[in-house]
Amino acid sequence: MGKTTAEKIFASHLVDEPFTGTKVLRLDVVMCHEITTPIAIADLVARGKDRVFDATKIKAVIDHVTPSKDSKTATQAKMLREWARRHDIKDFFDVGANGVCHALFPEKGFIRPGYTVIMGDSHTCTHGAFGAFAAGVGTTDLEVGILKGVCAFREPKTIRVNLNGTLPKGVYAKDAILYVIGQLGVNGATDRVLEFRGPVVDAMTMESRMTLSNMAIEAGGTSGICMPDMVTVEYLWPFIQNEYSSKEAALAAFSQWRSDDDAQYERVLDFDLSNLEPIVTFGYKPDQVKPATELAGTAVDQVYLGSCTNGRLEDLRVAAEILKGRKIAPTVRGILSPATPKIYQDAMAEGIIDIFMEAGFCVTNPTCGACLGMSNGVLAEGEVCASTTNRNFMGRMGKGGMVHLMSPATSAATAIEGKIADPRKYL
Ligand SMILES: CC(C)[C@H](C(=O)O)[C@@H](O)C(=O)O
Ligand code: SF4
Repeated sequence: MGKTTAEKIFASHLVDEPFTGTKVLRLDVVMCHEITTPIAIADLVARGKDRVFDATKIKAVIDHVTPSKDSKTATQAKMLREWARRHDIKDFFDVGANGVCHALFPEKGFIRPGYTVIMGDSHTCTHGAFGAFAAGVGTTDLEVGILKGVCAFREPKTIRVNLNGTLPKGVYAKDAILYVIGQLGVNGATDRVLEFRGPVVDAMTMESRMTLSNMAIEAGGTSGICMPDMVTVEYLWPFIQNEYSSKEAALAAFSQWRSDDDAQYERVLDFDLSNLEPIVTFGYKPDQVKPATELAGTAVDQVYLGSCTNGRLEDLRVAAEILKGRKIAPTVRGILSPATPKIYQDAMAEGIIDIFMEAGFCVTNPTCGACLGMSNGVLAEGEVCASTTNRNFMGRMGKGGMVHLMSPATSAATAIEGKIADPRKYL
C-alpha cells in the first residue's frame, strides 16, 4: 500500500514508539521566536539543562514585537538574544535582519522536502508548503526539541484537498484557503494533515502555497502539505545547487517525498475553484466567510497588509497593481508591513513601496506587530480592520476590534474605497 507524504516523513524520522500510535521523530529544524522560546529557555535553565541538541539545526528570530515596544518585550528579546549567543546559534536574526518567522526562514532556504520542523508557534504549518511535516508545539515539546532534537506526535491521518480548475482573475491563494476553511469548518481538520493537491496548487508559486499551508491550522490541521515539484526546486535552487548536479536530479530526490498514487486518505475533498470569487470573513472565526460582493460597502477604519500569510513580495505586487496612481480613502489608515527585509528591499527596488506611500499607506519595518494586536497598528475599541492576516478572533488586533480577513487584492481595493470592495473592478 502506498504512503502519504506525512507517512513517509514519519517512517523515515522514527526513533521510538513508546506507546502504540505515539511516534518520536528526529527533528531537522527547531525554529524559535521571542514570545514562546524564552519560557522554554527559563525552564531549561531552572532545571540545569541549558543546552541545545545541535546549534546548526536551531533557527531563531525576534519577530513578533520588534523593535521592542516596552520593557516586557525588550526582556523577551534579550532572553532569546543571549541564549542564541551563549549556544552559538548562527542563524539568529535580530533587529535589522529580522522578519516574520514563517516568511524569513523559508526565504533563507532552511526548509526542504521531507523535513520535520517544529516551533512554538501555531502557524508553523506554513512550511508544509515545501513537502515537509511542520507543526506548532507547546512549551514542553519545544524544550525537548531544543534539548534532544526529537518530538513525539500521534501520527496524523491525512485529508486530501483537491483544488481543481483554475483560479479566475482577481482570485488568489488566500481566497482559496478561506473558501476551503469555510467548507471544512474551524475544527474540520483537527489533528489531521491537510494535503493540498490538484491543478490549482500545481500552478501556484511557493509564496502562494505558503499562504495555503499557513492557514491549515485555522481548520485545526496539524500541518498543511503541498507536493514538492519543479516549483519547489526552482525556489530552493540557490541553496541546493551545490548538492545536486542538476535541477532534474533535485526533482528526482524531492519526488521521493510526494504521496504515492495509491496512498490511503481519511477523506478526499474535491473543490472546483474555476468560479470562485474573492472571499472575506465576516465574524470572529475564520470559517465565517462570504463572497466579497456580499460584504461590499462594510466600512473599515484600517487596512493592514502583511504577516506570515500575505506579507510576501507577490502579495505586495498584486496590491500595488491596484493602488498604483490611486489614493486610499481619507477615512482609512493603510499599514503595510513587508514580512522580511529582503521583501522590503525588493519592493523598494520595484517601486512598490513608492506606490504604497503615494497612495497614503504607512510602511513599517518587518514584524508581526499588528497581526496579533501588539504593535504598529493596534485597533481601538469598536474599530474595524481589513487584513491580509490569518486570524479574525475577537480582539485579535486590539481589544474590542473587529477583523475581516481577505486577500491583498481585496484589501487594496478596500483601502481605496474605505469599505470592503471587490478587487476585480480594479484589475
Ligand atoms: C505568539 C504565538 C505563540 C502565536 C501563535 O502561536 O500563533 C502568534 O504567532 C499568533 O499568530 O497568534
Ligand atoms: S504574522 Fe501573525 S500569525 Fe504569523 S506568526 Fe506573526 S503573529 Fe502569528
